[in-house]
Amino acid sequence: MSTTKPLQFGVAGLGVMGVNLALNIADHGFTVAGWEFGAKRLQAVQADKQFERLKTTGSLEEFVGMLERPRRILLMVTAGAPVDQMMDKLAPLLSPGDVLIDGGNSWFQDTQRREKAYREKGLNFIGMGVSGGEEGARHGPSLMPGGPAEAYGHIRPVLEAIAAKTDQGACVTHVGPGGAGHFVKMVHNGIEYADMQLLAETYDVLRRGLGLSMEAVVDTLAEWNQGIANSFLLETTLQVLRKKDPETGKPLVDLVLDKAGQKGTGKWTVQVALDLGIAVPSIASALDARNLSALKDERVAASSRLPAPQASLTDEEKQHLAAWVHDALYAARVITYAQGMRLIQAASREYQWNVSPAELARIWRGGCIIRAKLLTPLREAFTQQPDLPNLVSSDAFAPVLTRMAPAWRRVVGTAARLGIPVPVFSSSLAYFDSYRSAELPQNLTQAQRDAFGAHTYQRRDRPEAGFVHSDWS
Ligand SMILES: NC(=O)C1=CN([C@@H]2O[C@H](COP(=O)(O)OP(=O)(O)OC[C@H]3O[C@@H](n4cnc5c(N)ncnc54)[C@H](OP(=O)(O)O)[C@@H]3O)[C@@H](O)[C@H]2O)C=CC1
Ligand SMILES: O=C(CO)[C@H](O)[C@H](O)COP(=O)(O)O
Repeated sequence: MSTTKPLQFGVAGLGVMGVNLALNIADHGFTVAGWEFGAKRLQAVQADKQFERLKTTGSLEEFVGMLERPRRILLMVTAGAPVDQMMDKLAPLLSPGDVLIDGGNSWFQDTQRREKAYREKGLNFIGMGVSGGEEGARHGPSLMPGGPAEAYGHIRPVLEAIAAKTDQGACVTHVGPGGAGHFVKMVHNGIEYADMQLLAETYDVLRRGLGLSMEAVVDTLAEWNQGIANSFLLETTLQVLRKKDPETGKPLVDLVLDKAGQKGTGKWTVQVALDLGIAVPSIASALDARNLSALKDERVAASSRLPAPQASLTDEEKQHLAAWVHDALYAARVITYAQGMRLIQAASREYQWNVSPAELARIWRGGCIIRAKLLTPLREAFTQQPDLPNLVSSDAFAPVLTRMAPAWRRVVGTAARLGIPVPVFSSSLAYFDSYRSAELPQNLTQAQRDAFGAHTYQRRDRPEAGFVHSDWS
């Protein structure tokens, strides 16, 4: 590679994601400059033959100077303060029209602020969600860029080249202006939390509830993965469950401490949903499941004081529980996507982003962590009706949810009887039942509010009277 000819693309931050995206970009015929902050990491990259196609440096001035104009730079550093620090260091080195892309999991309101600050300097800033983990970054991620449309035009050929491909095209689209891309990635992660928790509940009910061996659980899930429940996370679950610990020969998952960590995108999803008044109980329950899992010592202490119920499976349950769990998994997964899409639609209205849910279903179909077979009917539903209020009552999903609901109810009921927590199966079912109920007991809630706080209420029999107050004493 010539060192004098300007390079076509820069990647700043050569951690797990950055270095793999840089290689992916180079694989597609673009010349790539890499910058890395940490001396140890930079040395490791420079010493490794697989990275010799990248022109790497620890000097930001040299890095920026290597790039053709308008410069295209992907920032792939830890979200939060490091992004601001890097933007401050880069701004004086950049020229009007250059495009900086933040590919980390940044908070969307930070992205809005950063985009405005760069715009005022004549610079372009794109906030881009990246999904697919290390493997996706290397061989084809799903990309969710948001920001100025013109700036997207400059980076589009590179993003389309490196993104995963399906029969519906490259898994990248201009999601919308401002923080739209990072908002969508955040909700993607919220859905990811819920789907991961559903798979954990599936595993628990099959293994602890039904008493299946690990081999039988694997066989059952492998069969499901051939059908409508197929998803990347189910494949990953199978990969995890099949792994044996080389030291003990036991399933490695059994040796993993039952405390799940988190980096914040699931929490943000729930926080922003509360702000926008959108119910996302499946995502919130998954977040709470991780929070409760962290209380390991308390749970161990409580387990001896609070015994599990003395219950065993009926013959009918023994015979059918696995099939019921399959339906519950599919139905509850539909509910989590329905909640996520509704949240994105609400934010899109609030911030005037004009996000297309059908396009999101298309770009999530390949490369990303939440890719799943159900995204195909989901895309069709939103193509037919872009402003569909809720997938739950769509032509694509209402019949299947209705058909699966009896099995789903049996799973929740059986798990409750056995004392096995299934927070996402059950909160998704409650969401489904609330949404499909013409009548809810919130007449009582509203009457209570009026009784103690004179908050008024509307009469069903006299809607024209508007809000009225009664003396409830
Ligand atoms: N891992 C994954 O599966 C995914 C991660 N993401 C997001 O991508 C981003 C990067 O993640 P990942 O590659 O996994 O993380 P890594 O921890 O592997 O890499 C982080 C990079 O950021 C650099 N960095 C940290 N602080 C600073 C700073 N103050 N100034 C300059 N550089 C800094 C690190 O440099 P140093 O060498 O000094 O450590 C390193 O190069 C995060 O926002 C993450 O949430 C998005 C999708 C998937
Ligand atoms: O963005 C990602 C996948 O899409 C990252 O892997 C993220 O770290 C996952 O979230 P958490 O660490 O909170 O489980």
